[in-house]
Amino acid sequence: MSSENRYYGQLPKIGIRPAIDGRRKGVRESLEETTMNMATNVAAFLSENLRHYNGEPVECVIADTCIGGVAEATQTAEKFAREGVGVSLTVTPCWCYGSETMDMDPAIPKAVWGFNGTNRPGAVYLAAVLAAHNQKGIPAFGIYGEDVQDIGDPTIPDDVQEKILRFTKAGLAVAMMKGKSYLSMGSVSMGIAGSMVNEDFFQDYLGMRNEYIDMTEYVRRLNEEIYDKDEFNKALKWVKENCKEGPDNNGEGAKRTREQLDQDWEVSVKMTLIARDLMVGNPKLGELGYEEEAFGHNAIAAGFQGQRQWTDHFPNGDFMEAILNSSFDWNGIRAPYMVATENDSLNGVTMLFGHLLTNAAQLFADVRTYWSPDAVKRVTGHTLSGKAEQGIIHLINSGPAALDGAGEQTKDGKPVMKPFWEVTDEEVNKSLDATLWRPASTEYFRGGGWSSDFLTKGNMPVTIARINLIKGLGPVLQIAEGYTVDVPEEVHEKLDNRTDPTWPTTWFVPNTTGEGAFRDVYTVMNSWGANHCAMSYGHIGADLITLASMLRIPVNMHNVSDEKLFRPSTWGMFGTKDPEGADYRACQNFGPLYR
Ligand SMILES: C[C@H](O)[C@@H](O)[C@@H](O)C(=O)CO
Ligand SMILES: [Mn+2]
Repeated sequence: MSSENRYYGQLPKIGIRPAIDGRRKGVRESLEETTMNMATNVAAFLSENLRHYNGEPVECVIADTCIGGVAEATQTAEKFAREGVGVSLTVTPCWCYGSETMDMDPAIPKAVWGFNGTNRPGAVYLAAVLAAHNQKGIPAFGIYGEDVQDIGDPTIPDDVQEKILRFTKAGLAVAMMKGKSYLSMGSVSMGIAGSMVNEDFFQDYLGMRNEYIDMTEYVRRLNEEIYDKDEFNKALKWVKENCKEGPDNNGEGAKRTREQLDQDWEVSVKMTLIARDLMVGNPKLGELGYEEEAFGHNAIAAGFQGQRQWTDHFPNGDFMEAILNSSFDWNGIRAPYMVATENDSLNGVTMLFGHLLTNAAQLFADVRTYWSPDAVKRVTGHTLSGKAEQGIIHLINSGPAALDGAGEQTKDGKPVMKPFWEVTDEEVNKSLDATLWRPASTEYFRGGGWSSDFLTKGNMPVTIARINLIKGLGPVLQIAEGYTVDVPEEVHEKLDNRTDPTWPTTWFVPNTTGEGAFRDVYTVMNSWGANHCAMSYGHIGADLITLASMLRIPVNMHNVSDEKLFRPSTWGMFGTKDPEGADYRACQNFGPLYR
């Protein structure tokens, strides 16, 4: 792991609440050990299976005693507050007193695992406490294993494990965002609505702050050399040795001179240091006499406007965005930073969701073109087949696609995008080898720059997602699980050359269902709510849905099967036949988490 200076404050912990039947002289005593064991088992399971974005194992805090009534509930709440608990999980094998033992903090995501046993029945408590949560308007997730277990059985059944992990991962994402910043570097890019940063959304739905800098801050830091010069020299050397230049696609007369190109490299590298320092600070700046700058903006995500006021004059942000979003740089392998291009804050937040749920790098892309089988045939003579047979979607954008997106990391021989601590040096080298850095198209980017160009390997299970803001309704989330696909090289070349071939391409095919927005590939494209999407490795639609429900963001389209939907129990009270409609009603009823 590399040395880095990122510190967002204390990492949120998971609080485990063993609830118990408070009756002494027999009942409570007979259950104490079993109940506390349930808590310690769950804590061990979570710490073994969950890690934070920086690779640290997730810490659990267990209540000092079992919770038999309101006094112990309060002591536990106090302990959790002291310890920085951000997610609450109540576990119990027995009947307990619903409203007397429940966790009442409305801002902390919460779940109850009611052991499916018969002796001292857990499920009646689960039902009773969920009824109290529903009646009091403090949504909680209910976890009830499908198969009866014997009292004292320490195993956590698979179905329970899946739900506990889905809940805690999403809950930790909620807790991790809270109090952090989105740093807007510049303002609105080319009229893109996502870069009109909406403070109410960040504050009310995510519990986040908005920080802003004008892009002139980059000019100041460039001109006054407000960055770590040793690191700059190291970075530039690394770039010279590892970043392969690709062909210049600009016409004669539009090409930048070699001198300009070299200068563009230097500015691009400095911009990368500057953006990172702006986001998370850098103690080195303090040593240079810039104590204020050394702090940074506590930004867990950021966006760079770039186009056009910056890029019409200075090198574009492609290198900066691509490297920050990747799981490595000249300092080694490290957690990616979430940086949205065009300051599309809504895509930045979607990337943040994906990152906090998977700990892996994310791809930011334009959802640029739907290529129907007929159109591909007409243009290339090729008949699309296999997963691509219904057509393909061209995800492509300048810069911000993480180099992890080349698909050069593997697991069991298959391309994947992994959390940084699983990434190897060899995989870093392969990703760098698979990426060409191409002189930016000067038609678009008058100030030059270097664009990353790679082609994502096929057959990766991926999920694309996007938050959109709807006036009168608020945010909505759209999700499409699918696969990256390979197309024959000459077909890719032909299609890529019709747009900007200096940018990274991912050919994406959503899983279609024949219904609604997922009728076919074309309809998915046609239903996309904006020009961008964020792509995560893996089929994480169910995790995103759970997270969205915690934040009260309704999901307007997804292709996750019904049995994987996991939302607070009260969602079912808004209707069970049509979970999508119920989601809208529940989100509207409860309103944003922090308002
Ligand atoms: C160069 C162009 O302006 C692109 O940056 C543009 O097509 C977009 O990416 C729009 O999101
Ligand atoms: Mn774009």
